[in-house]
Amino acid sequence: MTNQPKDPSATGPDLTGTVLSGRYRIIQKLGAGGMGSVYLAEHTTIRKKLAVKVLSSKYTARPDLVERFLREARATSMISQQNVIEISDFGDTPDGSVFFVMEHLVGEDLRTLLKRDKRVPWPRVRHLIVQVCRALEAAHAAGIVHRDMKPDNCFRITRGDDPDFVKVLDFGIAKVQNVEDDGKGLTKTGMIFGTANYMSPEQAQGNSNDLRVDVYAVGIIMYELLCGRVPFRSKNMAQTLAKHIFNAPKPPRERAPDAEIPAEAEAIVLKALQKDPALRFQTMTEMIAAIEAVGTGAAAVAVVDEDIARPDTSASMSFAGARPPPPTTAPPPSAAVDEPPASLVPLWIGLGGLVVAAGLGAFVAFGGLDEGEGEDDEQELAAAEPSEPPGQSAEAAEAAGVEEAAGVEEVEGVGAEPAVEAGPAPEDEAPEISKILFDTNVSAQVLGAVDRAVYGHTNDEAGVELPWSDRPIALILVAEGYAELEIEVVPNHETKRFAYELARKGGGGKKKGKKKREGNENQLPPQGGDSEVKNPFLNK
Ligand SMILES: Nc1ncnc2c1ncn2[C@@H]1O[C@H](COP(=O)(O)OP(=O)(O)OP(=O)(O)O)[C@@H](O)[C@H]1O
Repeated sequence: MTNQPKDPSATGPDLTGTVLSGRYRIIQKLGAGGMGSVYLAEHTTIRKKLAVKVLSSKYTARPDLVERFLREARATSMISQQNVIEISDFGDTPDGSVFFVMEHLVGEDLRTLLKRDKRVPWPRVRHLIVQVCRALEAAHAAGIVHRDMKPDNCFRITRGDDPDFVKVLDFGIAKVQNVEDDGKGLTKTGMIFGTANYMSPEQAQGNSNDLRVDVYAVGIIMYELLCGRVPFRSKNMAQTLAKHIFNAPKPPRERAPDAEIPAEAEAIVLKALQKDPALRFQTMTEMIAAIEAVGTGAAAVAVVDEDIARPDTSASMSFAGARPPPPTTAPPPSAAVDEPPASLVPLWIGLGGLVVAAGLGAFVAFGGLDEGEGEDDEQELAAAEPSEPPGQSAEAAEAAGVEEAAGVEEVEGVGAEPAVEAGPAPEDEAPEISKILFDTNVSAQVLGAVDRAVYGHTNDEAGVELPWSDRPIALILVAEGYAELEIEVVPNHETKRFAYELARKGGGGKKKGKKKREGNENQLPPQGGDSEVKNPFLNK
């Protein structure tokens, strides 16, 4: 995403023209995320342009969400480093919401760069990634683990002669050591947070984690920049997470043989992606040193060929037979996190009853079914575009008597959803799967709005499985030649059927489902089916 004004009709009243705290004049909306909107503002006295992030008014009645929103500001402002977005102030809006003020960035995030350039040559990757590492080095020194590093959270701006100056942002689910456990219910053991494509094996299992999750995520970002795609992607989040746990990444130079990736750079990526955190770089300082040493004649960093326990997929799946996770025995470096806090972006994973509650066994059931490097297909897609579902794993899972998993990251309701307990939650407390049947005028992929993970296809008789929820989940319907359609569904019935009409491209670009609340021009008449037919936007 570039930070050009977009989505002017996003959630919440438009504050354009308002003066916040008597000094921040709101000029225009720049965009909207899961928690609220970001505006361009000007300081009325010094006339400096700033960005103001305002919590969506629909969350202001929730003290826990207000707290989480402000935590992003607090955590970020604790880090003083030029590659970290600068937060300068916070306050209340006239309508009772909260906001924080940050430097205004003019540029684009690395997701946008990847979408346009597909992949990035090593010298440029080196320059970008070293800055990302420096930002995280400073965060870690302040006792903060980011935990949600991905290209979307790395902005490139022009500073001086450098068109690739990096700013790291979105510390929304950062862990602030010794500050988080405030007795207000923000900290819960065993929750899983982050974005599946960038999630370390220990995060994926809801285990204790520390700054080395950021090392892993930066390794994935490096891989993606160099190769044009992430090492592990899959039909659904459970499978993706399983691959992080069990599958070895295909080495970058095999993945992109013509990308002229130095062997030493490849070794850095593979070391950052070691399953065992003890085998990764232990600090960002170490990782920076290795990156800077590439091309100097220094030896490549050592990568250990890990003996990754894999499940026996020939037998029927049994959680009891699941092998233990990769060892995470090394003493955690500083900025350790023993208990992940409740997140702005909790990850939901469902399996029949619930994958996460069942623990590792569920991941074994899925990830273990894919042999090799974790390929779903060999098709090289544009960066960040998920592959077509392979079918193989799901079929094998079915054959093994295991229901297919589905995963969803919260978008609209971030933080408002009860996060799934990864460990001790008894199975009878686990949310169930809701099956969504989509009827559309053209077959379309159903993607998660946050990371574009593929959940399935419309017009598929089997439907798309989502974790049961009483709150809306944001999805995007994507079909070639048609404008992407953002929708929200509330998967709180065993089976639900929705009908949409996608508009041909050229007829107004990307549609926002949210706009359809009144006069839903995209929604076809009800199609019938084995459950009630509802406008998902009326479920809010
Ligand atoms: N400091 C900033 N300067 C300029 N534009 C910004 C700044 N921060 C955010 N934006 C713009 O505002 C949009 C919304 O940002 P926000 O952080 O709310 O969303 P997000 O990161 O997409 O979502 P989420 O909060 O769910 O992770 C971004 O896409 C970006 O274009």
